[in-house]
Amino acid sequence: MKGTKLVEIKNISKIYHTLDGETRALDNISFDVNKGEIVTIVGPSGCGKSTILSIISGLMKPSSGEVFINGKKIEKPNKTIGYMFQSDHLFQWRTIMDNVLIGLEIQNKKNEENIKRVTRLLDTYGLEDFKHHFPNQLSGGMRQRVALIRTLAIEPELLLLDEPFSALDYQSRLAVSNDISGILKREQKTAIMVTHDIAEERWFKVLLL
Ligand SMILES: Nc1ncnc2c1ncn2[C@@H]1O[C@H](COP(=O)(O)OP(=O)(O)OP(=O)(O)O)[C@@H](O)[C@H]1O
Repeated sequence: MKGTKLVEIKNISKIYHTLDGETRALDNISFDVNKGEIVTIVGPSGCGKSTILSIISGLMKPSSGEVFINGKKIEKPNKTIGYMFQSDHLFQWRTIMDNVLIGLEIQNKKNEENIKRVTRLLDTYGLEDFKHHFPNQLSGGMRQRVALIRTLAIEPELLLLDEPFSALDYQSRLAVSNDISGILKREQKTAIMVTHDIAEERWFKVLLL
């Protein structure tokens, strides 16, 4: 339900220790994300955007602070979180349909009902004629849409998007960012997206690090 808190980021700090010394990547960051909200984290290169996503996803531990999703503390990767990266990471030897089904296959949930749901997503978002094509037969923007549908296929409660448009040229980036925000809103998904491109920010609530 909209207005209900889904994610709570509480006083997160992260210090990386290397042979050259230490880097304070995040310093006491706190924010909440409500269900159905799409939040963008905007900031220059090196300000800690990827670090905060890795911590929210449970892939990395913070030096201090806590992340809660639905009131539950996140300490390791979790099936309720879907991750979409800069590059689409589609498997070139699998068709579009087989690519979007991969998460369900891994989770042993490739059943008739889920296949129907994924087919509906492909049909609704302009990929109905491309289900049996291979990724290299699609444009960069279409491939990003496929990558998003593959992430949605596992029905995550929260989507984390790490600069999902950065591999695209400027024109496609505007079109695809419009596209993706439309899909997320229509499917009533909650998402946190990081970007260094201020142009993408017009679609989302912005949080500057
Ligand atoms: N594994 C690591 N070991 C040491 N320092 C790191 C490590 N990962 C990131 N850092 C440092 O932490 C800071 C934040 O990095 P991070 O990748 O989170 O930033 P970012 O905002 O995502 O950058 P970009 O937009 O360039 O991807 C940077 O100064 C970076 O050099």
